[in-house]
Amino acid sequence: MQRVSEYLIFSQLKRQNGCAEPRKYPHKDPILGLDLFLESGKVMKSNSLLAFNHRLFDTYGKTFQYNSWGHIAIRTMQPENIQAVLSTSFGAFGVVPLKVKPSKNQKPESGNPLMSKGIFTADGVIWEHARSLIKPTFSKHQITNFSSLEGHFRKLLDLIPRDNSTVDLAPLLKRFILDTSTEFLFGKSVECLSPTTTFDSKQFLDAFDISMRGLGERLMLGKFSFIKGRDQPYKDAVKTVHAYIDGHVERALAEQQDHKAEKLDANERNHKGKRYILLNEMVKETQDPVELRYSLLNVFFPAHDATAVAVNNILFHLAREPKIQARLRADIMAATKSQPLSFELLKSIKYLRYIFNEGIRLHTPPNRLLRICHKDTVLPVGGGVDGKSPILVRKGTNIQLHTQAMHVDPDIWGANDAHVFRPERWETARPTWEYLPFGGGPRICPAQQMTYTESAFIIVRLFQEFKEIRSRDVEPWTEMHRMIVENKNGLKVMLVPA
Ligand code: HEM
Repeated sequence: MQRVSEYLIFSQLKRQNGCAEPRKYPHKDPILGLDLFLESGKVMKSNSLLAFNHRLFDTYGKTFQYNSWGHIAIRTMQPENIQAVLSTSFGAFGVVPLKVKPSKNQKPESGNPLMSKGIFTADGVIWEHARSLIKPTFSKHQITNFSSLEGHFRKLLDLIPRDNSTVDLAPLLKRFILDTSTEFLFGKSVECLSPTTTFDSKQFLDAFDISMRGLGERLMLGKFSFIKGRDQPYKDAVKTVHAYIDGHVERALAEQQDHKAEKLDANERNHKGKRYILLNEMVKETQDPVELRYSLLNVFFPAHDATAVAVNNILFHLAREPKIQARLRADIMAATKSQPLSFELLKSIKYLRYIFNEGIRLHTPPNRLLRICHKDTVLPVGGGVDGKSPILVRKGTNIQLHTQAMHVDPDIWGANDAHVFRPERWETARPTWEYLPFGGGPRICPAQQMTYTESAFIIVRLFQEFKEIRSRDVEPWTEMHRMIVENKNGLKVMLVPA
């Protein structure tokens, strides 16, 4: 009976709003939609999932419906629909749930899923609380700690050859970001760029990669993720990541007991003012080590490498575009000639901003955002033969927002150069909901200012130290998917000292 009344309400809503059916993917397997799932897996393995997604949108429309493991799902790359899901109809959509939090007495060794409830994976009050707790982490005071950035940068510099030999900057930049992010999240940097480090950053980052890839696969498989149950490398990787985070949690809990959490080294107080360390704030709220582990992982997951990936992508293009590089370096040298680096100075170098915008437009690290519909909702476009009528999305529908496809849509960015790295476009481009590398609405990335500041800092400092960065790689940018997308071949370059 309830189903009939729900159906009647749904039909009425559809009529009242002039909704039409979205176009549909022509499945060979209409029961579970396995054909599209398997094809996607195949193209992901051959590093061409992004191009495959673009072809799907070209063929079936910029919003289309498909079958995902027996459930209706929708993909869209249209700004109007993405705006509705992220902002105007925010309350009707939630994040796609990951697995349930394990019970308190389960140990890290149990091979639990990588992440449970936290800012990324929760809705409602848990999300609101996590969001307010994390906010001070990204205040201007926090993100402009240039003396700390400079300290880590000098260690990076020591590892860059000055004899015209080739270096892969990608893993070095990841280590740099790991050093800076562990400092502001845990209050203690892993110092993996340091010559005396005992921390095996390669082993840890590999484990993080495997666990993130495994998490992505499980998200794709949905309730059928149990078929990955025997995946030992994933379990081992999750164990490594959990053990690392748990070490910090144990330390912070012990410090809190000793009433040490509030105390900073006098030297730090003088030079940096009081720092907001996320873990110390979290420990004030709960002493449950499992809850602390998952809350921290939810922030550590984007913090540990997203900025490095963005900078790698930018430098990949700069190393192949000598004219763009020369103009940028000239602007940087002019701006920094008589002034020390500051937040305002980094913001004032316009061409640097254009280059940053263009890098994350062309290679958006999270290429799509995932949501689930909690209440029958009308989206503005995507219905009918021309795709211009509204569509009605049913409660329970999964929806994928393909921001990367939108960022290279020729109808928005120009038929000739939507796929080309051309920073000059930002002299006139003023996109709103057509450009969402950091998402939008209440869940917009809280770290965008910090990401820009750190990226700009690295690029400026590199061009102060080196007069040229030349590519030493003939391969094109080739996608590799984890939870974010990066270049499979790293960043092989030669740097010419200034
Ligand atoms: C180039 C770098 C980055 C990009 C492109 C990026 C992009 C995004 C996007 C698109 C979202 C929205 C996700 C959604 O709506 O489902 C997001 C959320 C988030 N980002 Fe970032 N991010 C970056 C760097 C970072 C860094 C460095 C941190 C932490 C230090 C961070 C922390 C977060 C957090 C905690 C959220 C969840 C916000 C919420 O759900 O309320 N991000 N990010």
